Amino acid sequence: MEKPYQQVPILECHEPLVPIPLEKFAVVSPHPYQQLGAIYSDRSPYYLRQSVVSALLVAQTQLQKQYPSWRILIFDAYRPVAVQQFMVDYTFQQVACTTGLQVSNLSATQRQEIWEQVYQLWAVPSLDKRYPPPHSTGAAVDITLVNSMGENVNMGSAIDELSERSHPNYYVNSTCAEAQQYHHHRQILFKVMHSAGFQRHPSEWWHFSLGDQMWAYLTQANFNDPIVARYGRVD
Ligand SMILES: C[C@@H](N)C(=O)N[C@H](C)C(=O)O
Ligand SMILES: [Zn+2]
Repeated sequence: MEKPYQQVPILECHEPLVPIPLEKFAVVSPHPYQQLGAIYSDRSPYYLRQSVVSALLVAQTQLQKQYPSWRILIFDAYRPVAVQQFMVDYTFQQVACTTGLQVSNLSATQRQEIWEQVYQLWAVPSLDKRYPPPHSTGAAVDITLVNSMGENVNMGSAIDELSERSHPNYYVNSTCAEAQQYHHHRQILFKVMHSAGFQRHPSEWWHFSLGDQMWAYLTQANFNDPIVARYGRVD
């Protein structure tokens, strides 16, 4: 089913995909999806559109004004549609497995229920140019933070966790000091990314984008002004 942000028109600007200067950031290595067997062929997950790389550097500079030796940790960036397909299929299997069900024995209703869960987290791997998966545009990035010791800053849930805890405001009303810290950490990440022009996925604390349909939709929602996306699918 089409999501509201997918109705945003795309006016492709043809800005190139460029490598992320990984030496300036922290990086999850090996790459999590390559480790699961995703094939990138002649592509690399460590690419983004040129202005998105620039904005990510601005966000890290902002972060380091407050926390001088913290860095942004890159989990994932550019994702070909074939990899998006691989990940939704992988997640389908995982969900079936954790529910104790065998994929070959699933009823149509069970399949549909599992797909609904998968698509709560993942975008549909559509090849229709009007509905590109966000990461296939080179404008979306999944990130977290590392502290001065190089340790992951605790956000209270793992990236790609299929649960309520992935919601950015999951811990907002918590009275427990530890949970309040998680929310505080998510806010540090959000504020530096937002100050650099990114929008955050409404259901995922780690997913940010700039210039794609979701970004345009969320920006428009804030300013009540029709905005188009400037980045469509990269072929
Ligand atoms: C699941 C997560 N890594 C992600 O990227 N989600 C968005 C919505 C996507 O699939 O584009
Ligand atoms: Zn993402």
